[in-house]
Formats: sequence, C-alpha cells, structure tokens
Amino acid sequence: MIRFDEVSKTYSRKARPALESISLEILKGEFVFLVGASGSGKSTLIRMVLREERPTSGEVHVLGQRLQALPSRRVPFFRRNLGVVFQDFRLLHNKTVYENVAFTLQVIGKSRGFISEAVPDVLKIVGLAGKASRLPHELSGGEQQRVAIARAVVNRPPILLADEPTGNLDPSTSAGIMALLARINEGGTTVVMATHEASIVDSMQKRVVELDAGRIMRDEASGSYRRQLAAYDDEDQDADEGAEVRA
Ligand SMILES: Nc1ncnc2c1ncn2[C@@H]1O[C@H](COP(=O)(O)OP(=O)(O)OP(=O)(O)O)[C@@H](O)[C@H]1O
Repeated sequence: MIRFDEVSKTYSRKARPALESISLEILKGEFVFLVGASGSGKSTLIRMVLREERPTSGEVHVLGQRLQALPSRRVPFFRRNLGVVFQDFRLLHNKTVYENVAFTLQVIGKSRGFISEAVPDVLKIVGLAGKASRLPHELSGGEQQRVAIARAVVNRPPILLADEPTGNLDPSTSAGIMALLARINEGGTTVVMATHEASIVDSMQKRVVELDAGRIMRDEASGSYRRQLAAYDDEDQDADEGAEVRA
C-alpha cells in the first residue's frame, strides 16, 4: 500500500534532514500511529505519501505507483485515492455540512445522482445525519472534525491520512473521533495517523512507528505511545530503567 525505501528529505542544505533513511512498509488494512516529538518528521512523512513533498533521495511507492515517476499532471488524479484529515478541520466556512462533503465529489466530476446518495450515507456513518444543513460555525469542534472525516472518506479512498486529527479536541470528543476512525479502518481503509496523544495510542494498541529526528526508532505491531520496557533478565535492566524514567 505504502512503501518507503531509504527515503531522506532535506528541506534546506543548512538544516539537518527532516527524514533520514526511512524504510517502512504499510500494508492494506493496517492502522498505523506515527508518533514522535515535535519536528521529528511525522508531517513530512505524511506529505510525502500525498506527494506534496518529494524525497531528496530514496523512493516512495503508494498503491503500486512509484511517486517520483508520477507526472505532475497526474498528481490530482492520484490523490483521489487518499483521504486526508488535519488538526484544523479545513472546512469551507460558507458552505453547509452537506455542501462541504458534496463539493469534493463535484470537483472530481461525480454525477448528481451519485452525490445525492453518497453524501447522506456518509453523514449517517459519521453521526451527522441531522445536521446536513448547518454551517461549520454552528457545529462543535468534534462535529466539524466529523464533517472533515466524512469529506475525506466519501469517495471510499483505500488510504486515510490523519495529521493530529484530535489535536484541537477534548478527550471525550477525541475518543468519539477515534472510534469513528477505527470503524472506517475495520471497513478495510488503511489509516495512518500522526499524533502526540499518548492516551489515544495506548488505548488502541495498534501499530506504532516512532520517529526521532527523522529516523525510525521504533516500529511495533501493537504498541503504546512510549516504548514499554521488556522484562530483561540481564544486569542492564537497572540502567535501562533509569534511562526510561529520564526520557
Ligand atoms: N516546508 C518546510 N521547509 C523547511 N523545513 C521544514 C518544512 N517543513 C518541515 N520542516 C522541518 O522539518 C523537520 C520535520 O518537521 P515535521 O513538520 O515533519 O515534524 P512533525 O513531527 O510533524 O512535527 P509536529 O509534531 O510539530 O507537527 C523540522 O525540523 C521542521 O522544521
């Protein structure tokens, strides 16, 4: 689904690389958390999947396509396969909930008949069936994020990318958004989500890829926000525990 082969990205020659020799494979149907300190490269990695950024070296493959080989004119078509959700929702403020979701389908040329079925269906899935004619400012933050998710998945993309989707929400609203993302994932959509929120990662027990200064320092199939100490039986245990407490 998504493959990074030795990918490095340096934004400017003076800066240290934002990503350094990243090799990573994400399979169909996985739910993957990207975690790591601010500036560790999570958003850069997501932008590379979208082909908003290109690697300085290495190769990115998404849905069987080598992105470096993709001509610019084909990028918009390629992006139809990717739903994207951000921390700040990015809704069209002068359009209703219905229109926000329908707009995505209009842009890609879907028929009126298709739109009039698909939009109510997806609004039901995200729990907003009764709020189709509201404007974004008439909704709570959690509801606005549900509209953004509806818009991202209405065309049933195989991949959903979420960059800190709960960053502006309180914990109970975030839990609802996570339940929704989990349900979308159970429907077969591959989900890649960058987050700083330990409690969310800990509660889901999904794959965790941790970045540190542009490198992968941990990739666990079912992990927590922080590395869990293994039950060592050698004498290094005390030293390791000390390091963990300081971290
Ligand atoms: N467009 C850009 N131009 C120059 N440098 C950039 C650009 N975008 C990111 N960087 C740098 O690349 C590094 C990684 O940034 P990135 O935004 O990918 O990290 P992040 O893990 O998503 O951080 P955060 O959690 O704060 O969103 C940082 O050092 C950042 O300053």
